[in-house]
Amino acid sequence: MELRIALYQPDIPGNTGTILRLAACLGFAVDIIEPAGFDVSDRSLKRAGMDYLEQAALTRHADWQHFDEWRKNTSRRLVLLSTKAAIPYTDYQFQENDILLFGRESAGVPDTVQDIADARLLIPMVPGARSLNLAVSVAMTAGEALRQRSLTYRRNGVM
Ligand SMILES: C[S@@+](CC[C@H](N)C(=O)[O-])C[C@H]1O[C@@H](n2cnc3c(N)ncnc32)[C@H](O)[C@@H]1O
Repeated sequence: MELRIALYQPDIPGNTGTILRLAACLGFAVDIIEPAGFDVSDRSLKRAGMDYLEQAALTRHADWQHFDEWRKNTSRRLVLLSTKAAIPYTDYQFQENDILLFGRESAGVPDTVQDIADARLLIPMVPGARSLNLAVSVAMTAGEALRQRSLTYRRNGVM
């Protein structure tokens, strides 16, 4: 089981390329929930992802229903990162098989998706700030999940 990063209908190829590169380097699997706002052959996706695109463990899901069905069958928690959430992401205990779900750049996720998430987490910002860049919010959350995992491993004498 590995931690997964899921992108809900991403619309900026450069962000997705950056996230795929990050995921390949840090050992996260990535789920893209279609429809995306670009084609996987997009030049900016390739520029941002470079040769890491080939190494990325990427699964594309035809739509939200297919993704959610697959997720339920694997009994994974759905952890949504949202600017509307109240729980700081650093207060949450990530687990090995969590799916970290991020919304699309233009509109986040619909309320139906907000409602079914097992947890909704916020990266606190200064008053008045609207949101972070998608790839930046993925990097911050992935970093915290990895930090917690290495603490757990150390506590259990694994490393
Ligand atoms: C550019 S933001 C989307 C902005 C959109 N208008 C909204 O309010 O959801 C893209 C995604 O990055 C993540 N994100 C950005 N800033 C965040 C924050 N401060 N806390 C939690 N998630 C954040 C969320 O998953 C969000 O859906």
